[in-house]
Amino acid sequence: AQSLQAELLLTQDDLDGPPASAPVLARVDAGARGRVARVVLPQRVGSYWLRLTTDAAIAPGEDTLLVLEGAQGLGPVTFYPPAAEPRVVRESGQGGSQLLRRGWVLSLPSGWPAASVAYLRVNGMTTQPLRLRLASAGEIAHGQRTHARYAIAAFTVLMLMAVAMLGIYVAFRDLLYLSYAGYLTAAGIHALLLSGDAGEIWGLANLAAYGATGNWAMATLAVALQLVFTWRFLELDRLLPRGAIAVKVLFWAHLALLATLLFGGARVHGWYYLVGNALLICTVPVLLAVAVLAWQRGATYASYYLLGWTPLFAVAALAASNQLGLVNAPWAERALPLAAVIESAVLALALSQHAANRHRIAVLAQQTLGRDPLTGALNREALEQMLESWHQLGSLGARSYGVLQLDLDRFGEINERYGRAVGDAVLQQALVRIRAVLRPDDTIARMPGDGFAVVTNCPPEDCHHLARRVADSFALRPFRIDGHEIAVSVSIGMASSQRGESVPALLARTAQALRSARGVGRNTVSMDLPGRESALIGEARESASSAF
Ligand SMILES: Nc1nc2c(ncn2[C@@H]2O[C@H](COP(=O)(O)OP(=O)(O)OP(=O)(O)O)[C@@H](O)[C@H]2O)c(=O)[nH]1
Repeated sequence: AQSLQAELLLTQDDLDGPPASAPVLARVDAGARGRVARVVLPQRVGSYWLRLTTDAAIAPGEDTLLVLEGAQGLGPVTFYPPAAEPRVVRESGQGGSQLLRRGWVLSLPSGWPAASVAYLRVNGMTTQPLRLRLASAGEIAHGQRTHARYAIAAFTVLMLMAVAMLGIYVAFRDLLYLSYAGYLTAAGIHALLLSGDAGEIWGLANLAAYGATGNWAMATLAVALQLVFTWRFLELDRLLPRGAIAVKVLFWAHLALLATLLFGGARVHGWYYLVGNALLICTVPVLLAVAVLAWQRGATYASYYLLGWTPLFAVAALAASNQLGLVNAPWAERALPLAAVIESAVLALALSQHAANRHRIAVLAQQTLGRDPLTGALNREALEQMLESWHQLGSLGARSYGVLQLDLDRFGEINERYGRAVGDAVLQQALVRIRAVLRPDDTIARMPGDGFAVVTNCPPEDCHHLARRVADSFALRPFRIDGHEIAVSVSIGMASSQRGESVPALLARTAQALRSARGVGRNTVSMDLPGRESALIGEARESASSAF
């Protein structure tokens, strides 16, 4: 196997061809296949010359390519193969390899004899070390496939999480979830465009055709949405008003930048990259600072935010330092999608918990809001809401529901005679008695004062039997409370639901029936029959209610 030696030459600028002799600034050995030689280029504007030699001849027809990577910002390189015409090699990203989107693939001439010399001329200025290695076309293609699979897997995970967040948004209609779903989508598309594999995904190939415009637009949009998300998620308006202002200013700056790009297109490319990165460099410390401050001030979810973002910031900083040639961590760039997936997973988990808590609070509020504190039964509002939703579903008219309104007779006297606490106990026991007569799926609610209402699914004739059984369960057996034996009777008005009838109309008919029952006397059941006068069922048992 060949081993490649590269020497960086110190030359004058503006040489037309390879220098005949020049001092060697640096010498690296790519060694055996798969080993990478790093050449750190001196920081100056002009051209660099590299002298390349192999230690073993490349046989005719042998599949060996020289790969140059890492020199972002350099233009095309000129390759001077031994004993052949020089040729200009463009960056492989332009219609070539995706893996090497910042590199060049030079096919070495067949029959390059050992120790014969090739030259490379690299123009421009770069802060990054140039990486050289020998590889076969098969190895390069394999690397590309692995890279594409990795990038598409990361993209798929981000999109699935975005869909989940969108689902939570639809349930709660909170900008918090929508901004995160948007961020995940924009960040996922940006990462895929950056990896050069967007063409693999249906619908994204068009965006990839916009080149840098599409890519930068997605990056700027992702940062803007992340700012909205941070502002809501860390409760900045409440906990950190000044931080909230800073985040909002940065959001509008990103939006303005995005608008410039969308209207300016390629005309603004010259400065967009610089301004975009400068804005990003301002944004990252602000986000970190507000997260730490919000965490100190007790923002519920700030720890998740820090947990998710810290590894991503660390890997991003490493990747940037690698690009600047400050550290040798080529893996940092490859680890970026993984760190982004971890960040998204941590925050998606936090948001799911946020949504679940919110749901629990809403259910709890509903439960306590809709209940009468004394008896624990539904209150009047909850009952009306329930009937209203049945009405809207059409089930109130489709099936026959009986609504009973009950009023304890002379309850005021019980309060006066035994005290309000005993009155309360009577109300609690009254509920138990009513419930004992009903079926499990009948609904019972406490009405204001000393009243109850029952909704039961039964035909009218069965309903009045039920009403009578309820009245009898009071009249035939006194209540025993604190050693007192208290006779209590009820008056009941009832009506059956009619097709198309509104809830207030149904309740008004029941109330009217109750009034006629009370008008007749105590311990009476009165039924409202549509189109007829209220019918009285059963006889008044005045004596039962007054026999204390
Ligand atoms: N102990 C107790 N009393 C209550 C409560 N809510 C209302 N009351 C009392 O219930 C009584 C309701 O009286 P009314 O329904 O107007 O009349 P009544 O005394 O039952 O007489 P009739 O219904 O005409 O037979 C009032 O004395 C209220 O003070 C409560 O939560 N606990």
